[in-house]
Amino acid sequence: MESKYCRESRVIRTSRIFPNDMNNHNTLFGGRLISDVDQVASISAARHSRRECVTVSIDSVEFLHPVRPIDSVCFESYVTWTGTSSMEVFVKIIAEDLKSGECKIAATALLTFVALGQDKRPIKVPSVMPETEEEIKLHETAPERAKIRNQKRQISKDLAGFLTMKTFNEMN
Ligand SMILES: CCCCCCCCCCCCCCCC(=O)SCCNC(=O)CCNC(=O)[C@H](O)C(C)(C)COP(=O)(O)OP(=O)(O)OC[C@H]1O[C@@H](n2cnc3c(N)ncnc32)[C@H](O)[C@@H]1OP(=O)(O)O
Repeated sequence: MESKYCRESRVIRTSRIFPNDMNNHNTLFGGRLISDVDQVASISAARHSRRECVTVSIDSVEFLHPVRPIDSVCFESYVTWTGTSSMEVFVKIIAEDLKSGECKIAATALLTFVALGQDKRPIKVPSVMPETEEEIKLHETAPERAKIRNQKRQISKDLAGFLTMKTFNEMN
C-alpha cells in the first residue's frame, strides 16, 4: 500500500466566534472547541484513508490560551502516524486577535481514528511520510503515544468489565 504525505491530509479552517460559542467567562466554550476539533480531524482521517472513519479516542486536548470574541480561530489538522487501521491526527488551534494581528497557539489536540471497510470492520490505511520539522517530530514521537494509548485502552476495558448497571436498571 502506498504512503501519503501529511500535507495530503491537511485541513485548515478559520472561523469567527459567535455569542452562542461562549462560556460564562466570555471566552470560547471548551466543549464547542472539542466538537470542532473532532470534525476537522475526521476530515484529515478521511483524506488520508479515503474511507469511512470513526473517532476511537480523543487522546489529549490542551487549552493553552483563552479564545476571546475579538479573535478568529484557525484549526489545522493532519495525520501524523498510522498503525494498521488506526490514524493519529494532530490539531493545532491558532487564535488571531483581529484588531492587532497577534497570533497565539490557543490549544492543541491529538485524536485517534480508525478506518472502516464496507463490512464496518477496521481496514488497513496508508503509512505517513512526514516532511516538515513539526511533522517529523510528531511522527517520531507517535509510537510511544500509541503504546500509552493501548495501555489506557486496556485499563478502560478492564474498568468497563467491572462497572455495574444496577442504578440504571433500578431507575428505568
Ligand atoms: C471517504 C469518505 C467516506 C464517507 C462516508 C460518509 C460517512 C460520513 C460520516 C461522518 C463521520 C464524521 C466523523 C465523526 C466521528 C464520530 O463521531 S465516530 C462516533 C464515535 N466513535 C465510535 O462510535 C467508535 C466505536 N468503536 C468501534 O466501533 C470499534 O472500536 C471499532 C472502531 C470498529 C474497532 O473495533 P475493535 O474491535 O476495537 O477493533 P480492534 O481490531 O481491536 O482495533 C482496531 C484498531 O483500533 C485501535 N483502537 C481501538 N480502540 C481504540 C482506543 N480506544 N484508543 C486507541 N486506539 C484504539 C486499535 O489499537 C487498532 O489499531 P491498529 O492496530 O489497527 O492500528
